[in-house]
Amino acid sequence: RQHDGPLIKKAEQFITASYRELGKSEKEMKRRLNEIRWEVEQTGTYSHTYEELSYGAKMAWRHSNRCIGRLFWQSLHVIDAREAATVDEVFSYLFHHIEFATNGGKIRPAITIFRPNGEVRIWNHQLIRYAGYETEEGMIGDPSSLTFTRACEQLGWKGEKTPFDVLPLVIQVGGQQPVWTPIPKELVLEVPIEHPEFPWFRDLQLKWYAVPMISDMCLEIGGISYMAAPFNGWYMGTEIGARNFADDNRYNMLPKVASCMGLDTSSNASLWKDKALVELNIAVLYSYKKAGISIVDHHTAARQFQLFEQQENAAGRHVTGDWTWLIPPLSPATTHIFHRSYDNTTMLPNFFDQDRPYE
Ligand code: HEM
Ligand SMILES: N=C(Nc1cccc(CNC[C@@H]2CCCN2)c1)c1cccs1
Repeated sequence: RQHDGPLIKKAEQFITASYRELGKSEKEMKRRLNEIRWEVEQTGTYSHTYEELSYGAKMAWRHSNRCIGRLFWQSLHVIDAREAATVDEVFSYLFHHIEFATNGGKIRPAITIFRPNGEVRIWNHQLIRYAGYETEEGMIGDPSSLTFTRACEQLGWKGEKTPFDVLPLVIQVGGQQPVWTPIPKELVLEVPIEHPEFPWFRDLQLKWYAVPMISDMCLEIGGISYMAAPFNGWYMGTEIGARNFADDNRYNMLPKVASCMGLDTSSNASLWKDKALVELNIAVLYSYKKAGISIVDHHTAARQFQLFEQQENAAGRHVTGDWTWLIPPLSPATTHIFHRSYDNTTMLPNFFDQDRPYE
């Protein structure tokens, strides 16, 4: 498929950059370029070698301007799932990804890459996420899952209406009708949230899933669009403690935490929201560590990102970033990121938002 700019130009750009970084000879690069030109002439597209696919995925992570976790870009595990042609084979690769990435809590950053150009689509935003429901008694679960939960119910899925119903996997193969399947419970590792000093914290009955696995972005490498390429890392604590549990249009826990702490929630100036926020984030980091599940605090993550900046400069590469996403939502000015600016230019290969197949 040709889109925004001839395919061959994007292929040449990618092969030239990646083969140089991989230390391949000019001879080998030219031979490969001719091979691709021929394939594009004959078929209108071309296929990546596993090495091109693997290194392209790592470059895409390195170019993800909104990602604070890029120091480890070279250690990404790349799983080639382009042979998967049926619904069962795709589900099997997705269950394998969940198992491989979770690794009993010692999370391994990984990406599973299915065949390109929309032959496989994944409807989920993340492979594991909680359902959201609008009921007469109000919201149950994760409000950000409202529309996808409705789509799942239309396909025949029924949730138990708890605040933490794990949604089913929903995929489309070969442009066929969407198919869903529940995720086997033994594959879903979750963390009960408790606090090192406040025993009442567990009575809030909060939990969260161990592994964030983004499954709705498009990976573009050398002009080829891999629209189903789920990838995971580990969480930064603030994602859960300062957004998923704290946002008033998510689980909206700050008022409850503050009242359990006995804070004066009648005046902003008591900074009750800030005190509750810090304790919520302490609880998240404490609980993941206690459960032996990989997680990083925002101070350590910022330091690692600074090492990434230094490493890239040492390699003679220009660092790009999106300041508005790179600063953590808790205590941003305590990190170096807040105090400098970033060039938000889009480099290729990269990950892109794409239209939802439902909605
Ligand atoms: C290894 C641990 C990792 C950590 C701690 C981490 C951390 C983060 C955080 C905190 C965000 C912002 C998310 C938000 O505010 O909603 C983010 C964004 C992002 N990360 Fe990472 N990341 C990691 C690994 C990865 C990996 C393995 C990939 C891909 C191969 C990746 C690609 C991205 C992309 C594409 C975004 C932007 C998402 C968007 O635009 O919606 N990250 N990362
Ligand atoms: N730690 C992670 N967090 C992350 C990364 C990319 C995207 C997201 C989800 N971002 C969307 C949410 C919902 C609105 C604002 N944030 C989370 C990772 C997920 C997958 C690899 S790392």
